[in-house]
Amino acid sequence: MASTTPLIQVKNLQLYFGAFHALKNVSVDFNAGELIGLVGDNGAGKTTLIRVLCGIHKPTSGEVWFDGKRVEKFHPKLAIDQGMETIQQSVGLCDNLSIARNFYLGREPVRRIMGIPILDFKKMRDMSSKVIREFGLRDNVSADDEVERLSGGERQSVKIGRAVEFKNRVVIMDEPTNHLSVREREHVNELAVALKEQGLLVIYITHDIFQVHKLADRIVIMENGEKIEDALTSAMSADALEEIIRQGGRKVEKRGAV
Ligand SMILES: Nc1ncnc2c1ncn2[C@@H]1O[C@H](COP(=O)(O)OP(=O)(O)OP(=O)(O)O)[C@@H](O)[C@H]1O
Repeated sequence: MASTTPLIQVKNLQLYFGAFHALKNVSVDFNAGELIGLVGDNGAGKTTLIRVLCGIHKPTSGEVWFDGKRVEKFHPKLAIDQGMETIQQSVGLCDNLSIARNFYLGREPVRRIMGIPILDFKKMRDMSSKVIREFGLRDNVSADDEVERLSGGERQSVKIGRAVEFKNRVVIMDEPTNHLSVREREHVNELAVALKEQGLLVIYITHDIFQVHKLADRIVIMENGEKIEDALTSAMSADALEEIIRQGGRKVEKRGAV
């Protein structure tokens, strides 16, 4: 169930890349415990909006509020510290490191022997073994295996498990099921729903309006740098939403509940 104060509030966001107007007065609320489908055609501005939230781009004007506080500085490290994790198909894991090392990438636990700090491999292995089982990795995969040998769906599971274990509050899934088999896609989508049920905000970027309509509580459509629709999935069919994207926000008559 979504809480009343939005976890993230975006207010009148404008972003220019030089003379190019990439985000045009975008305002949108994102609530904890909600799964939001962020959709729109190629170049609509979805990734740019997310990059502002992740501290990669500083907006030209407008405001972002996180958990009731205005974000003053845009920096990826600050966004990560606030509990923001981005899950993309192709990035986020180092192929030549073990699952355990990937799990703790940048947050490696340290223990001291005679005052000398050393990486706590046992802790990394034990914790990541537990999590990868919970997140459905095959029994013959061990936390010591290199990520290279994992399937696309298993890689996504490691990233999602990491987000949960480190108590992330926001998980941004950017085309998380691209190139996955039907089964793996279902598994990743089930995990996305499980994350929102645990109270996380899940922002799910995709081109597959029909897939995300089944999962999401709300769909936000972007077009040419603008937000052109923000609708509860219970209030609008996937067909109607697809029509809005097809027509680029021009008035669509074919609305209605699913
Ligand atoms: N760093 C940048 N410099 C200049 N233009 C950029 C930059 N990043 C994005 N753009 C432009 O901003 C527009 C929006 O791009 P964005 O990546 O946000 O679209 P998108 O909705 O995520 O598209 P896709 O679904 O294809 O990934 C595009 O026209 C893109 O070329």
